Amino acid sequence: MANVIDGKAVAASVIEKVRAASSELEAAAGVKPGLAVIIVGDDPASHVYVSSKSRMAKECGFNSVQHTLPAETSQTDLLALVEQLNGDATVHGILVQLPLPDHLDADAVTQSIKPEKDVDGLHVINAGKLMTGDLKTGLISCTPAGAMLFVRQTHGADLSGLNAVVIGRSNLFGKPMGALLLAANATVTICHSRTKDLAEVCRRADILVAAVGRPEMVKKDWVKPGATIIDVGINRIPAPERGEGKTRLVGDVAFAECADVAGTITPVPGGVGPMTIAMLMANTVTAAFRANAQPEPSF
Ligand SMILES: Nc1nc(=O)c2c([nH]1)NC[C@@H]1CN(c3ccc(C(=O)N[C@@H](CCC(=O)O)C(=O)O)cc3)C=[N+]21
Repeated sequence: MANVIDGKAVAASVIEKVRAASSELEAAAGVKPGLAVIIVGDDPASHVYVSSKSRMAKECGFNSVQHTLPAETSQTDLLALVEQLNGDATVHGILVQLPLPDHLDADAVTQSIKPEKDVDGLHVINAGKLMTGDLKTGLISCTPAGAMLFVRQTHGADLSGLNAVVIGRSNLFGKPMGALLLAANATVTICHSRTKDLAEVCRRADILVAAVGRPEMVKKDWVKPGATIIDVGINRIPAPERGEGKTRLVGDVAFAECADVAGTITPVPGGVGPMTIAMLMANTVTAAFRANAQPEPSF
């Protein structure tokens, strides 16, 4: 049976560091880190995520502001709000919850956030810094940053000689994850829907990262014995065994069978999810330190 990573516990230790850094900044510069979260429309899942982000921000001692906008908000009004927050010195981090309603241009909104406040790490400046190997002065997308922390805990900072396979090539996760693994000297393969013999490619992985959004797609015979598996999928599926109309969360990995083969594995829930929120707080405190020219903490 694989070692199962306790994402909640690792996230709690990151949050503890963030909280300490936040009060240190307040003592040194009289400034509280400020996080502004924008949510448009009334998707219930998005509201759950956003309220847990706001709650965590308060726990970290941040100034947390939530902007809840109606589904019919115009692009112009949304851009105007981002512009206002860009210019607000009490706000160090801006997050626009995705997905946005269809009539809005999510990419234009993301690119309008000042790179220094882009705590999602999605601005081309931040993505470009990561791609070119500058891991110090930009902000790194929270989910890959969190996943990388698990990888580092298991394998150390230098992944020389290890094969890493990432399934999924999104800008939000797959591409930045690949860049982080490469920066740590892993030999990286990024797979996607057009990849031939996916199972066979996965079987070569010492580190297998799944981020495709297909419930329990990765099976036992895709896994190299002893491999580290990071499951980034969050899929809600029907769970009639729990009662009529009930659902449960599963990852992109068939957990029980893969845990028999892997060396280390992250669960869903309780793995990458809590770390994503912790790294968002870490990015916000980092942005606040930089804005106040203070030597920043490391996570
Ligand atoms: N601009 C933007 N940035 C994001 O980072 C972003 C976003 N938009 N839109 C939606 C996705 C999704 N996401 C999650 C964060 C935490 C959990 C999480 O903590 N999950 C818990 C379970 C929660 C539950 O029970 O539903 C867990 O895995 O243990 C899940 C999903 C961030 N996202």
